[in-house]
Order: sequence, then structure tokens, then C-alpha cells
Amino acid sequence: MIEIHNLTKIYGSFHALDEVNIQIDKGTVFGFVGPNGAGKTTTMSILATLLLPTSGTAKVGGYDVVQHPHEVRKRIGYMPDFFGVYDQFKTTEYLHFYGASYGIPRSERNKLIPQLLELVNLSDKIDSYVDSLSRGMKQRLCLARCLVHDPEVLILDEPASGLDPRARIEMREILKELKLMGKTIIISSHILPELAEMVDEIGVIEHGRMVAQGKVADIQNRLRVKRVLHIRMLDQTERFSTWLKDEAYVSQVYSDATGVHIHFSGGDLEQAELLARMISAGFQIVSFNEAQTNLEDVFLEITKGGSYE
Ligand SMILES: Nc1ncnc2c1ncn2[C@@H]1O[C@H](COP(=O)(O)OP(=O)(O)OP(=O)(O)O)[C@@H](O)[C@H]1O
Repeated sequence: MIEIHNLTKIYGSFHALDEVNIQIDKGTVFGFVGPNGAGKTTTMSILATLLLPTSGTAKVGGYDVVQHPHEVRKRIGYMPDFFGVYDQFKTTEYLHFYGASYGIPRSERNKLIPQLLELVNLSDKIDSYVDSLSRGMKQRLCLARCLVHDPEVLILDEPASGLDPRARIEMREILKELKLMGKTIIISSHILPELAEMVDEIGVIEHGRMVAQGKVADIQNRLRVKRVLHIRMLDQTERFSTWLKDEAYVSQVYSDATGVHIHFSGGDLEQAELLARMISAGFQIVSFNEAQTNLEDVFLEITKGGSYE
């Protein structure tokens, strides 16, 4: 659904994007992450047909953003990182304005707008002025605006920025619903844990170059981000900790009231073998879990300076 090939954007002599390649299949939620100034907004603005690339191509639904911008615009909903809302409008007037600019007839808009407001949890604000909405509500209204023409693809640049934790959760729930509706979504954020639950794939960009891309679990495996295993057993903790220290792939062992935690650099097979050895060594294992490595760890691992390969 989204194909970006060798996309480059140069300002003067500065490469804001340097041969970026991204492929996103239909129905995928793609988390686009990277530090400030990495090139996320530049990429998204080109996809949204608002900025011309210096070289390379970007296509949405098979349409090139430079050659067929109108076809692309029909298929995308774009939420920029800084957006203007018209404060003197009521929420419904605001959505009517955008609906009308997409050529949606009034009778259809009359049905559509209450549905959109419901989707973004603003049904009770149907008669409110945009001015009176909180930041989180304005952000959700902006999301509703992106959906008026029922686009297949959503390009969301930091949709949760500046929101308090509750508003972030609300935004996340709405995005989950959009995913269930089959939308293809590209969403950027610096705050990775908030994406963790809903993205299928991530792409990490740094200094205008993609440094990692793929399914979160695959990237974790390729990076060999250390797993943290949590083991609980009947007694024997001290003998167990000593035994563990001689095991391959185990780099740190520490225990607390909940059990023993180890840092483990092996893969699935080595992990299964470790468990088998523990049991044959006579340890009475009650539970053996892998703590989830979150996206934050992956991001730090990748962007700490060329460790990815
Ligand atoms: N019009 C411009 N002229 C010159 N440089 C620019 C221009 N627009 C963006 N840049 C530079 O291009 C780089 C990429 O910017 P971009 O906004 O895409 O980053 P970003 O990843 O979205 O960062 P942030 O998370 O801070 O929004 C930055 O170094 C920025 O300063």
C-alpha cells in the first residue's frame, strides 16, 4: 500500500532523507520512530503530497505522489504534527467544512459526522465550539477530520504528542479501532511504549537513513536484544543462582522476593534447552517467563550508534 524507494530530500547540502526505502502492506500499522530531526516529518510530508522529494519515489496504493497527487490525496488521511483547528467553529461545522471540501454531499455528511464523532469519543461535544475543547479532544477531532473521506491510508505524525497519559490511552484505543477497520496506518512517535501494543512493524530512522525495519520481534532477535528471564522455583534460590552463573548465554543473575532474574543472550532454542537442563538438575521450577522487551529498549539499542547489522 505504501512503497518508498530511495527517497532523498536535500536542503542545500543537507540530506534530510538519504535513500530511504520503506514498504508497508495493506492493513499494517507501521510505527515510524527516530530521534528529533531524523526525517520522520519530511517522509510523511512527501507521502502526503505536501513536499517534493529531491529524488527517489513514493507511492500510495500504486500512485506516485509526484505524478498523481490527486489520486494519492483521495486515499490518505494526514494528521500533521502541528495542526490548526478553527476555534470559532463548532465541532460539527468543522467536520462539515472538511467533508464539503472533499465533495461529500450535505445529506451524507449529516449521517457521517455523528458517526465520526462517536468513533473519536466526542459525541457529547457535538454542539461545542472547537475553542472549548481540551488538547486531547482537539487532537481527536483532527483525527476525525482525517477520516471524513474514508481513506484507506492514515499518515499520523505524532498523534499523541503533548497528551496526558489518559488522553494517550484514549488515542491508542481509537487507533486500535481504525486498525480493526483495516486501515493501513503509518504513525510516528518518539514515545515508543505507547506504540508497542498496536504496531505490527517498526521502521527506525536516524539522520535521514533507515537503520532498522521489520516486525518488532524480528528486529529484537536480529539485534539480539538481551532477554530478561524471570524464574520462580520452590526454595533452592542460592544454589540455583550459583548453578546459573556457569550457564552459557547467561550474563547477569539477580534475585528478589519474586524469584530469579537473568539476562539471557541466546535464542528460543537455547532458552528451551536451559529450561530442560534446570529441570534435569533437579530444580523445581514453578514458572519460567520471558519479560517483554519493549520498543524503548529496541530503539535505544539501535540508535546508540551503529550497533545494528
Ligand atoms: N525547510 C527546511 N530547510 C532546511 N532544513 C530542514 C527543513 N525542513 C526540515 N529540515 C531539516 O531536516 C531534518 C529532518 O526534519 P524532520 O522534521 O523530518 O525530522 P523529524 O524526524 O520529524 O523530527 P521531530 O521528531 O523533531 O519532528 C531536520 O534536521 C530539519 O532541521
